[in-house]
Amino acid sequence: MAQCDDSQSHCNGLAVAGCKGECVLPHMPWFGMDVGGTLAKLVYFEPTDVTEDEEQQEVETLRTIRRYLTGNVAYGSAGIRDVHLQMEGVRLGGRTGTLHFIRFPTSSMRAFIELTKEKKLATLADTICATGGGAYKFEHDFKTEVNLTLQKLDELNSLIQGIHFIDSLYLSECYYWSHPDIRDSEQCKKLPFDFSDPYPYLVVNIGSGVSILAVRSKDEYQRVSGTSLGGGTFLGLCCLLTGCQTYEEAIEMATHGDSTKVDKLVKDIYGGDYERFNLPGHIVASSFGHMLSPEHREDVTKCDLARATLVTITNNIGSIARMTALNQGIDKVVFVGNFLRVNPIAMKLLAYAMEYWSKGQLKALFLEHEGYMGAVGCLLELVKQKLS
Ligand SMILES: Nc1ncnc2c1ncn2[C@@H]1O[C@H](COP(=O)(O)OP(=O)(O)O)[C@@H](O)[C@H]1O
Ligand SMILES: CC(C)(COP(=O)(O)O)[C@@H](O)C(=O)NCCC(=O)O
Repeated sequence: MAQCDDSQSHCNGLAVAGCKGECVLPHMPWFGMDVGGTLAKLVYFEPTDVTEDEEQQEVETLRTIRRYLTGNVAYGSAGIRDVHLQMEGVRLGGRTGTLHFIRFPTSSMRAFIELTKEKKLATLADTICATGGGAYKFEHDFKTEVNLTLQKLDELNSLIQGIHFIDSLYLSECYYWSHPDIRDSEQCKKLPFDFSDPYPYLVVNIGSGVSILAVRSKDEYQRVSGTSLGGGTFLGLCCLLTGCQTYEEAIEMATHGDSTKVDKLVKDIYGGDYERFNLPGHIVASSFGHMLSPEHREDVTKCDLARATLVTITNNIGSIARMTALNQGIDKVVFVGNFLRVNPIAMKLLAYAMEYWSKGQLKALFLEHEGYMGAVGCLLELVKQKLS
């Protein structure tokens, strides 16, 4: 690969687009960052095709950052690298490398800014690409604290670009749940879905809140709906009702709970099915409907309340997604966002709701890298811009 000896270009000795030497590639390190309402997501591309010459010329700061990110699975008290999502042998901007997926709470953004200061990131780049609301909210802090300019990219555009890129890389990225009836877990299986002919499809991004997009081609999409009752609502209500402290704890409690002790079902009202309108007895007639009675309140556990909160929020999202799909004449619904992280209960509920209420017309689809699509889209844009 071409080497650059242009000392003014800050290209770290790697070939960099736009500098005066023979450069053809953008600055390292390559990051995409999505700073959401709850979690900040960072996707880092580690080149693995580094030649000996390059390695020798790699500046100390870049080496330190690379080793720090790839040599740890936890950063500070709250940052986590999702090692199970790591993707090897990825071709990006003419290079081959590994994609690393890192997340930390947005509430720790100050600590992250401190870290970029400590690791001297600003000596390697003067701009980083960022998406999500935090790209706006923390723009000033990055500028004043570490003299880094955030190039703000639209989160929904990044999301769509990220979905298409990741799906094109990995054969089993997209999957669905077959026989998703939660009452019969034996039958329910996670199976790969061929998403190579995706259009049109609906994306339901379940983050802190929920955004719903209709995607009709690579560049043609609209935000068609949304709801403020999202992942943040689930976690917020769970903390209030159960005293849990973390998302993982909330999910663990929900796994062991029974929502039918909290929710009033059709059979609790009808004594069985409501046959005339085809409402089976087992479906929820009134979320939290049992909680108006003191006897029922005495009978419920915190786990039951966590489960009912999960079921309530999920079913509401499922219902809005279904109506939106119908409205838009779309039959594939892709659910993404970190609300689905370690959350098979919600995924199966969504799959069941889509299938059952549409009489098999709608298909609920999921992606392995569910919460990282925006950050991936952001990384792509960085590389695209630098190469153009
Ligand atoms: N470790 C975690 N901490 C907090 N929330 C989490 C965690 N893992 C999953 N979640 C869920 O994911 C949601 C945030 O999803 P995400 O797609 O990252 O949205 P945002 O971009 O708004 O931060 C939370 O509201 C919560 O329901
Ligand atoms: C404002 C948001 C796009 C922010 O994205 P998030 O951080 O929740 O992923 C999203 O929370 C949202 O679309 N909320 C729902 C607003 C509504 O349609 O009622």
